[in-house]
Amino acid sequence: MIWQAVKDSFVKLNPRVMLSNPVMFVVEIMAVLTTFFTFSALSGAHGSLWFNAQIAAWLWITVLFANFAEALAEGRGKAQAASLRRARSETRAKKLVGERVEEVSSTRLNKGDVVLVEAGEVIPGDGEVIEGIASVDESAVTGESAPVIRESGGDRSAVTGGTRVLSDWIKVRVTANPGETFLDRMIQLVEGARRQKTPNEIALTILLVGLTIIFLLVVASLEPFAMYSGARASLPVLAALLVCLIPTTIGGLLSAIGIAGMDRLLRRNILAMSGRAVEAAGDVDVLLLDKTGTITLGNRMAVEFVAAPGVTPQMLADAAQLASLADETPEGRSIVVLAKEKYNLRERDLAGLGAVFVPFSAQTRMSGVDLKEREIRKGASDAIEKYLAESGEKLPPAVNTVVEEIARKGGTPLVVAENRRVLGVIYLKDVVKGGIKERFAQLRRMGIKTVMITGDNPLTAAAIAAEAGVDDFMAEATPETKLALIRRHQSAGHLVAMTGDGTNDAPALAQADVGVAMNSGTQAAKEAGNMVDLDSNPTKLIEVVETGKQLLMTRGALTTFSIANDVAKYFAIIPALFAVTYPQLNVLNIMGLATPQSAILSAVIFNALIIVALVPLALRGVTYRPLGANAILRRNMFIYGLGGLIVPFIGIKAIDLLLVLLGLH
Ligand SMILES: Nc1ncnc2c1ncn2[C@@H]1O[C@H](COP(=O)(O)OP(=O)(O)OP(=O)(O)O)[C@@H](O)[C@H]1O
Ligand SMILES: [K+]
Ligand SMILES: [Mg+2]
Repeated sequence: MIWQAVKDSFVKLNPRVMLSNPVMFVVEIMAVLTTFFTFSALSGAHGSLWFNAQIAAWLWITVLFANFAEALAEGRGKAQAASLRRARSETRAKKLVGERVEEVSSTRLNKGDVVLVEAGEVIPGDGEVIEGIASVDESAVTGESAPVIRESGGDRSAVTGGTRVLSDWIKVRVTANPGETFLDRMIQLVEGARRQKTPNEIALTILLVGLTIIFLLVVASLEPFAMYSGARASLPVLAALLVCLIPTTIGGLLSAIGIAGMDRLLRRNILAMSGRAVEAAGDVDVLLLDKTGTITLGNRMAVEFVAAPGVTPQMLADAAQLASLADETPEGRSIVVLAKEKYNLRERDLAGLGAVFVPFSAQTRMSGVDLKEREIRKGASDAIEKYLAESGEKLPPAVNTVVEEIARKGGTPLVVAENRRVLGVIYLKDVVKGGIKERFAQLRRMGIKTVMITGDNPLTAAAIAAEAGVDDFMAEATPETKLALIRRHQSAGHLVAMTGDGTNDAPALAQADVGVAMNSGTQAAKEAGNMVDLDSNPTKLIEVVETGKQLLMTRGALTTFSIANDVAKYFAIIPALFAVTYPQLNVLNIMGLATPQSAILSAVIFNALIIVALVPLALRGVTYRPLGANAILRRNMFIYGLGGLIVPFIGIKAIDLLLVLLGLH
């Protein structure tokens, strides 16, 4: 990998590539000019060939070191891309054309095609499960060997091309054209092929360009001044002076820091679609999570039928099953199964009954079926209440009590009504994910407020919120209210992160500053967010925030170091330049460097070496501690500001001594 990075450092010398890094581009120009000067007839007049050649060499090395830092940061992603490419290899697909199955190559599948994937087969493309349920091995993408369940209807319907079905079968509607799949995008991302500068990086680059222009003017104005005093400096000396004064340390490491940040996330199995999101994560102070599938395990299963007074449990189960036969959500399927298990109710042929199915939607929070003489609805109690109110009906008090009892236990009550008469309640049970409370406590210590948003009723929400330990919750939410909540927080000046998995979370994921979609979620959610958590673990946001903070801190620390550093180099070079003409300036020569030439050479060498010396820090990031922002700032100013001032004095002196010892000056 290091060897590859060395080779890439030379490839990156291409001026068109260098142009994206203005500070290093200036260094490259100086290297070219110095080289030209050294080997042209001009050089005879000024200075020695040996000295000029050394300056030229070290300027080139400075550029190469900066390129090396970037290439090394990219290298880790490239290795990962290679293994992802293997998962993307071509497979056979069973395309469904009407009733027929047609064998085609996976590369010829387009958006909208439907394929059948059976046990043992590789899923030929990204898509949404439209029928069936299967366990899937996603280790090719996630590196995680435990199989996951993928099923139609619910929030676990997205499948990724290149993963393998282990048991059962699924029908998948393809959602990505060849070349635009999740794996393709992942490969581009880890390779950094589509990396764009973030707003923060652009702002910093502008600052660095500003400093570069100022020093360019300073150095240019030295020339007439030096001419007047008779101590005329040669081009290589001026080039050396300029390169030492402009912020080359941060200029050389800036892009490596950004790439390394995204890479650190990737190694934690989080795919960041943009560097901007990683930066925003560093400042997030509100986290919104949806409940089902994010805070809870997400398979809300029917466990009990509680009939209303004067209704038998069989009647309730019968109506509930009828209303769920065509309901492809996991909740709907579990109701059909429970009715079969408890009351031996067999599935009936809906088409034969002339039934019209009313599918579940996040807006109505209700679903059902219309038969010739029966209109059955099931849904959230407030939704059914509204539905009943249309014909002047109300929820019976006894049913209300049951609803509250189930909700207090953290369950989801679904009220069933037939022909506007309430038959009873279905108890849907879900389980809060293990260890989640401690993780939320950790988020609180980091200064992040957690808010759970759910379509469920307030009592259920309160029970789950208490069990999971979130700071706040919002119940009976629709996609619109989720979105509005985020906007409200944002306009109050907060930076909002959102994790979710459902299609109804998609608008909110898109609006959030950091939108983390669960890999297990729907295709819509994954496309809306700017990060995907391959492990589908909502508390991973802790790692996302840590990485974001670490990225911002590392950049700040190295910028401080770089600028402090340049100040110190000033003291090494200026006295050396003018010491002969103005002996008074010798008071500035506190380093006591051997000769003016060795002083200049030492400063240039130090300037180049400090870049490689800081590569490990740039790639690893400074150590993150959960301290307040001010404390961190003070600490970093102290360490990197003071360090940046002191280190060059020691470093340049040491190099000067070494040069004298080796007789190189
Ligand atoms: N298949 C269904 N048929 C009828 N009603 C349903 C069905 N599934 C869920 N509901 C009701 O709709 C409400 C909202 O469900 P939904 O899955 O949209 O919640 P959500 O907004 O995603 O929130 P969360 O995922 O956090 O629970 C549920 O609380 C439940 O009362
Ligand atoms: K510099
Ligand atoms: Mg949901």
